[in-house]
Amino acid sequence: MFQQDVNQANSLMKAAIPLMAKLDIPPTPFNYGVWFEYVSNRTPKLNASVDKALRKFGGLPAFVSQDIFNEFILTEDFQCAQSQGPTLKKLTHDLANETDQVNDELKNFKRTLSKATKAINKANDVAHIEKLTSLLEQRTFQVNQIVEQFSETLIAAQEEIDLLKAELSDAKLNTELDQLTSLMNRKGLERALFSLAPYSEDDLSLLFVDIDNLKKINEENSKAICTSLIRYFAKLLSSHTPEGSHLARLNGGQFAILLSETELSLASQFAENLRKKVSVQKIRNKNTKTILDSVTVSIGVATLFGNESPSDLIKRSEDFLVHAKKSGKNCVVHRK
Ligand SMILES: Nc1nc2c(ncn2[C@@H]2O[C@H](COP(=O)(O)OP(=O)(O)OP(=O)(O)O)[C@@H](O)[C@H]2O)c(=O)[nH]1
Repeated sequence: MFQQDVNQANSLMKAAIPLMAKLDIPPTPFNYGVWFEYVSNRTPKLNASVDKALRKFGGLPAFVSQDIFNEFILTEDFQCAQSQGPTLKKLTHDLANETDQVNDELKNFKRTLSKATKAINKANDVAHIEKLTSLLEQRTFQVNQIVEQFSETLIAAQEEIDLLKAELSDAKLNTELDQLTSLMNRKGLERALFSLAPYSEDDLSLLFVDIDNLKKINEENSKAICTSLIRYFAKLLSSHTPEGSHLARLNGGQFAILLSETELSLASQFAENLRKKVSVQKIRNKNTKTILDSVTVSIGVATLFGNESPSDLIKRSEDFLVHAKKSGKNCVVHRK
């Protein structure tokens, strides 16, 4: 019965996880609960509430998820416990029961051991002692089997959890990759930025790097050449980006570099060096064997200061890039 519930729960979880990854739902306990229930389709009102939230917010904000969890799952779970529904709460409950049974067995065994010790002390013939020893052996064997069985259950559950975690992480990774360059995309960059921001001490810098005049390059060469150029830039920037930093392609010819432990002056210097290196590159059109007219980049640089939010940092870097474009391109801007 228990194993059957585990299997049903696992298949629901396997349906819920890719959906959560696709909709970019954070893997919080409330969200797991809500999406687990959602894919089971057994609580239409919950599904209607989730669909409504998705339409309204374009996602499932934490406070909505918690409300839905409280409203539908806690009560629903109680009903399910009465009937047939396999829910996570029930699984935890079953696992807890099995733990209690094992504990009871161990307590009984302890009592048996202490009784046997007393009996052995009082026993005055070998046959009696032999009988007690044989009984003890049998009990030890039984308890050993129970413990082994329980530990197998735990190992199986752990393996399944590891598998689900790996699936979730793969699914997340795929939604955070840029298909053209295999760099991170904007979502991946934001995740890195949001995870590093709390630890920064005015030394987390963000560069927005944009290839200049890509439209013209597209028009003067083939689209394929322009796409190759974007890929080439991904490699060029990768080779110049320090280890431990994050590089993403945001769209078209626009990239972002997130440098940790890099203060504004250092980040600006890095950006200026990068700009110079790009401007002296001789990039050849593979088809015509001609050198492309000077390919340059404009860069906006900003460093996370004080309590500034990651979103504000992105906005400042973007603004500085716009400023760099307006200032004639092929330059670095880190203040207005
Ligand atoms: N070939 C190709 N072109 C792309 C790709 N992504 C975006 N583009 C094109 O790149 C051009 C980007 O133009 P913009 O960013 O608007 O402007 P720009 O010409 O680069 O000018 P500035 O950014 O002001 O220097 C557009 O013509 C897009 O169609 C791609 O993957 N491949």
